[in-house]
Amino acid sequence: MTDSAALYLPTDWRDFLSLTKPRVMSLVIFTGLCGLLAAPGTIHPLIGFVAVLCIAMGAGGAAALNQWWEADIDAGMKRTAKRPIPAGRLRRTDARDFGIALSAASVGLMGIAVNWLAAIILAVSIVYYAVVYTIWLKPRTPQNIVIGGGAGAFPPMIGWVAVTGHITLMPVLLFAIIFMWTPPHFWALALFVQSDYAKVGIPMMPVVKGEASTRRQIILYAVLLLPIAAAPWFIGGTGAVYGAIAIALSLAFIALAGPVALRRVGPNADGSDRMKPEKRLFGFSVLYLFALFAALVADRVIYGQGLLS
Ligand code: HEM
Ligand SMILES: CC(C)=CCC/C(C)=C/CC/C(C)=C/COP(=O)(O)OP(=O)(O)O
Repeated sequence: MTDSAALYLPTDWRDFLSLTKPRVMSLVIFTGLCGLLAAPGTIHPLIGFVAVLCIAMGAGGAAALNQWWEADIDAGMKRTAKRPIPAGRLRRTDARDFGIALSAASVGLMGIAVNWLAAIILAVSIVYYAVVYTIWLKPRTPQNIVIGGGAGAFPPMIGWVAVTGHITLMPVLLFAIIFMWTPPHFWALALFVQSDYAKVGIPMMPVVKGEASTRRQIILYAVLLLPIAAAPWFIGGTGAVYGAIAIALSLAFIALAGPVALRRVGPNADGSDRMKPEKRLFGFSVLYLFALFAALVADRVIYGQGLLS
């Protein structure tokens, strides 16, 4: 792929926006916002807004760096081939510079306007996603998303620390929830796009260990997620409203993961959608996290702790 200016300019701002993976990052930003709203203590609304903006900028910058690094891989997969770099709408170096600038600005602004612990955790999560996951783990091991998934688990902790200035058990539990949620979220999707990953040589779990093993691991993580999702209530960090919603959502998650785990998918003789249970589980995984973190904030509102000053 050439980097000729004549081929790429003028650049559309929408291509830069799409570099930030806005749809995926909407949930990252939402969990960060909920961490901030659920934390005990108060924060000025403007500072709170800046903190969430920094999480959005950092996540977007890291996503741009991910696409800068993976341009060739993205070009080889149907799902990603139309992204701005592989489609030839954006120079690779521009994506890199945009990613670095956005990431650096997010950390600097967080440190100056909010606090430096939140800025450090934000910096760690950017490096974790853009370097540890994207460059190091993803092309090497089928455990890539189990370990690398940690990157996406930081935002609620960042939101929380933006308010409190220190790490306690609650933000660690919020981290653990997303950490445990990521494998079933991603492997459900990987089961129906695995041919794409196999084509470009990315060792995702279904490609390396096979479908049966991936399905077993999906249910394992889904079951483990239940006590972890309910833990904030067990330790007295939330009220029963959150506890009840967390348990109900987690049971529904297990109920949808069960059929995925038990399936032995064969030829699609009846013409039905072969991967319907997997697609349903993936869709519900997104809803699950939105609802769980919304419940955390609702619980705070009901029991009257925290929230903006
Ligand atoms: C290493 C961990 C993860 C991997 C490999 C992963 C992978 C993916 C992939 C490949 C998609 C398909 C859609 C797309 O590419 O736009 C997707 C969708 C999505 N992911 Fe993840 N994900 C991970 C973690 C997370 C985290 C931590 C969050 C948020 C907290 C998240 C939120 C979402 C959302 C909201 C969608 C749906 C986007 C849409 O509707 O188009 N993911 N994920
Ligand atoms: C604050 C901060 C830095 C947050 C980072 C949040 C984070 C790590 C989210 C991960 C979500 C994501 C886009 C995974 C895609 O995996 P992939 O890149 O392997 O997917 P692809 O195949 O679509 O490129």
